[in-house]
Amino acid sequence: MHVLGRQTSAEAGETDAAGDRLPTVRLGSFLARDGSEGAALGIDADGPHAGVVFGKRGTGKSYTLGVLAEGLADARGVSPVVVDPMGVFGGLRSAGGGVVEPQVRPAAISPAAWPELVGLNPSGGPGSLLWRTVADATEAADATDATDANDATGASSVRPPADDSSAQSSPSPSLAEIRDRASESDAPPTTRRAVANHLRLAESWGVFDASAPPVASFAADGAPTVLDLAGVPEAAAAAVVRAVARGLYDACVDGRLDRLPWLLVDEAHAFFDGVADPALRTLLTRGRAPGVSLVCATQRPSAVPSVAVSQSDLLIAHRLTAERDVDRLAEAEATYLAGDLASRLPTGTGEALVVDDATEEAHTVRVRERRTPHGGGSPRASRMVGTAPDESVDSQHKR
Ligand SMILES: Nc1ncnc2c1ncn2[C@@H]1O[C@H](COP(=O)(O)OP(=O)(O)OP(=O)(O)O)[C@@H](O)[C@H]1O
Repeated sequence: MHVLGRQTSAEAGETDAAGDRLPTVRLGSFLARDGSEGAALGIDADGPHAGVVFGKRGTGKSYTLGVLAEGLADARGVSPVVVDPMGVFGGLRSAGGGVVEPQVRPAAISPAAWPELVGLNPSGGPGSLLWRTVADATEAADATDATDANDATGASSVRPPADDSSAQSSPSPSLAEIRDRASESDAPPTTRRAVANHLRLAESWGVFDASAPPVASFAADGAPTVLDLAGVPEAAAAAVVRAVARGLYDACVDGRLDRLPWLLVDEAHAFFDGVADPALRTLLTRGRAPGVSLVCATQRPSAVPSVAVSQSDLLIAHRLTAERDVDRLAEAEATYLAGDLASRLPTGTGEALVVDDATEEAHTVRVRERRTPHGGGSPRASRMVGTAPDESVDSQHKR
């Protein structure tokens, strides 16, 4: 099998020192110009990667992301975590996966990001009160935890104030505690009320819980974890993605994971425009060193930053037509190939052009069929129950 992302001939031998097959995800087959299928094609899962999956609506992006998640679930030493904004990955349950309505600790979002998260200007009165209050409440929760630990051990320790990088598994204040603290501040009553109202809004999203399990638990075993964000407000979903991306990164940096996590983000354009953006950029630019992979799927390549393309060593492009989206491919072109990638984009559903940074080659492929059910796809009147001519209500009336 040809393996994308695997560079050396020793690696291409596909076994490690112990003679075991290197972890590989089966993607599909080469597709010849006459439409015939050729040799099998896989993606390397032995090392960490950054990738993008592009394609206009209905061309198979989510399906391809599901193929990756299935393959990763089968591969040794890795753990897929899927961000599912449309609720289409529930079928991964049959690959042993768990679908969770994700909850994260308030302290998993840094104090500086809280004003933007709830729609407050960080330099305005309410924004800066919220920023300060989250910082103080997080520090107090940390200090309480340290005192409890010291009481138990007799040792003394001083912890730095929590930010995104230290807060994934440390104690967190609840939103109610942050709200109470803000109401007790000496800020003007209108400022305090504004903060309380915005925190109530954040509470209503249902994604914050001071005792939520650490993010690392999503990648504790090889079964896919699907973070079901269908129906979750945009800002809340962005908070979850930020906390999860950062949490997986920190867990890898600290050596707390037994597997290399792969974060697969569907509808990724939605997350590069809000509080999740810095965490996703961290994974793109620095994620591979500690071992985190990120794959972003989007129907709007022009709405993801160019760093998503320039940092990716794997590009899978289904059909694209909008000029600005096709232009994103040109950025990859400069790096990989003389020749016009856009003119090589296949047109069939499930067909894609893949560009492999490791070998600097582009191939046309047919993505394999999924073995677990796919929840996406465009609704078709002709596929609705009861609309076959002999079953439809109309035809029964006419009988
Ligand atoms: N590799 C494939 N093999 C077989 N069928 C496929 C393949 N890829 C896609 N399909 C079919 O195409 C439909 C649309 O695919 P998918 O839901 O992934 O589209 P999408 O590009 O993610 O669209 P949207 O932007 O609307 O989410 C799927 O429901 C499936 O029936």
